[in-house]
Amino acid sequence: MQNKGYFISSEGPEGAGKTTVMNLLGVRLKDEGFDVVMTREPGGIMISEKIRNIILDNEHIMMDSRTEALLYAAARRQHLVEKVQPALDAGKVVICDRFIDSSLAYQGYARGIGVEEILAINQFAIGKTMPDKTILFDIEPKVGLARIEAHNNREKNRLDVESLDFHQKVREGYLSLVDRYPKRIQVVDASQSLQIVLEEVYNVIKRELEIIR
Ligand SMILES: Nc1ncnc2c1ncn2[C@@H]1O[C@H](COP(=O)(O)OP(=O)(O)OP(=O)(O)O)[C@@H](O)[C@H]1O
Ligand SMILES: Cc1cn([C@H]2C[C@H](O)[C@@H](COP(=O)(O)O)O2)c(=O)[nH]c1=O
Repeated sequence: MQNKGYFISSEGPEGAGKTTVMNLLGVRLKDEGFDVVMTREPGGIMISEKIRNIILDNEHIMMDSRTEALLYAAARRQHLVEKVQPALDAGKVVICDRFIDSSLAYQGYARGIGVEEILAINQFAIGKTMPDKTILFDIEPKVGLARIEAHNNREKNRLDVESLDFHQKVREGYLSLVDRYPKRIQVVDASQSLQIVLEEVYNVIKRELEIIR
């Protein structure tokens, strides 16, 4: 089914600035009169937040990679039917912190399960609903992880504490997705100042929203 709203996802390695920038973008779009729904994955609604806790809990070191991939897909399915799709059907702008590309980059590429296999289980989970535009916050994993160390008070989760080699594969995985989805994925150099990154993201999204409005 064709969306009436507009679906934006943000993607990238840990500490790239996705949450900070997209929150600022959301505020700006709301000020301009857009009806915006901010959400995140895994999570965004009660069932998916519970699944998030299971996936990211540091105690669950024995979790099998395919179990992990299925849990992300299950959380995505419930979030989509309960929150994202109804908002799109109502004509809203949905800004989602991470979506399917996270699974393709982390589970498909970095965990080594394979992008095609992860795509297949996610197609089962989400049907035809894909983001209209995805902003890929590209950054050296070392820089992103250092930002988290320096600024965030949040506890490091089970994925944060993976090796630097894993996080480098995540970045490579993301960059390989740009070739697969060149129209949808827009890469932004997230190592720049917050102000510049925000302006670049705003300009991309504003241009898209003007086209559909
Ligand atoms: N362009 C920037 N330059 C320097 N610091 C930044 C920039 N953008 C965000 N930060 C800081 O980096 C930290 C991580 O940012 P943020 O939580 O937005 O990243 P994220 O991509 O959402 O991370 P994660 O995926 O791990 O949740 C925050 O303390 C934030 O203030
Ligand atoms: C949606 C999704 C997420 N992940 C990973 C990426 C991060 O390490 C965590 C989510 O936490 P954050 O606060 O957004 O950084 O989960 C993943 O591996 N696969 C996915 O599909």
